[in-house]
Amino acid sequence: MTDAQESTSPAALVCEGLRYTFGETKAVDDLELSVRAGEVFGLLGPNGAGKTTAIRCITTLLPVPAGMVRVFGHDAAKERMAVRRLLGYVPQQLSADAGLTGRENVELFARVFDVTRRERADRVARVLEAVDLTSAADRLAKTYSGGMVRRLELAQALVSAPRLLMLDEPTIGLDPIARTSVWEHINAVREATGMTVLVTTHYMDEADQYCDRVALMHRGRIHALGTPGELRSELAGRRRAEGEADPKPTLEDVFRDVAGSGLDEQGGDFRDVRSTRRTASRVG
Ligand SMILES: Nc1ncnc2c1ncn2[C@@H]1O[C@H](COP(=O)(O)OP(=O)(O)OP(=O)(O)O)[C@@H](O)[C@H]1O
Repeated sequence: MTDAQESTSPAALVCEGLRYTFGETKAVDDLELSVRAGEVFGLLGPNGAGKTTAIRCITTLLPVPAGMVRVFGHDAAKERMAVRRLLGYVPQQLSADAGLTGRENVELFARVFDVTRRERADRVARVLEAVDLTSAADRLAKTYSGGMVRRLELAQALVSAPRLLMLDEPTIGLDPIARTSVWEHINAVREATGMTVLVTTHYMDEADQYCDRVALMHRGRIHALGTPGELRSELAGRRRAEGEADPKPTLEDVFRDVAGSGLDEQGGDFRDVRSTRRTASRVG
């Protein structure tokens, strides 16, 4: 995308001063975020950073009590249906029904999202193909591996042809091969459709490899934002200025640097991934 196009096309998502509290807990605290149309944007942070709460406000599942959220120019507080029509959402919780086949699961989403009867079978077949589930489409979802379930959930979210796809920890609990496969499918669909992707993850290595830009979130706020390369170079520059000979910081080092000791106090760590949330076991 050229600079001129970027300045004229509306942002896919803008959050200004977004706040959400649960009692005394400021889950989202003055969140400022702008996601460009067509990019893969990573919202990164440890457990409890506020990522899921922010996503729920953006998807209109939670209200926007303070601040503003716009999706392709539509206000999430005032134009909820318009925003929902633009979004695909894969939540952390299981969204596939174990007792239905892959195809039936995707058909269900197609009906919920008003894909016309005439278009439905074709659209369902195309998204199943896009996530490589054609040959398994008529098997019950409870026979799928964890990676296949995640790809099925991706197909469910894609069947309404969203312009903004929101993925809440799409690869949590998957083995490295399944994680790579999920990302390859996300990228292939993104390239084919030009859709925007907002993804949350604890996995810094994935964010570094697959996201165009990332925001590092901690305690409800964004602490750093940029391309993974920019964020790493900026920290390397500072470490060099402090006398380190050949600093090669990772994205996780960047996060530790911006979040400071608060990360350990909170008990959150990027490696502290809850293995109990294994996708495969959620289906059985
Ligand atoms: N339904 C709820 N009731 C009370 N507090 C909540 C609720 N949901 C989230 N919180 C609190 O809000 C804060 C942000 O939680 P949130 O789930 O948004 O973080 P997260 O970054 O998505 O974490 P994770 O990576 O663990 O999913 C946390 O302190 C959490 O305990």
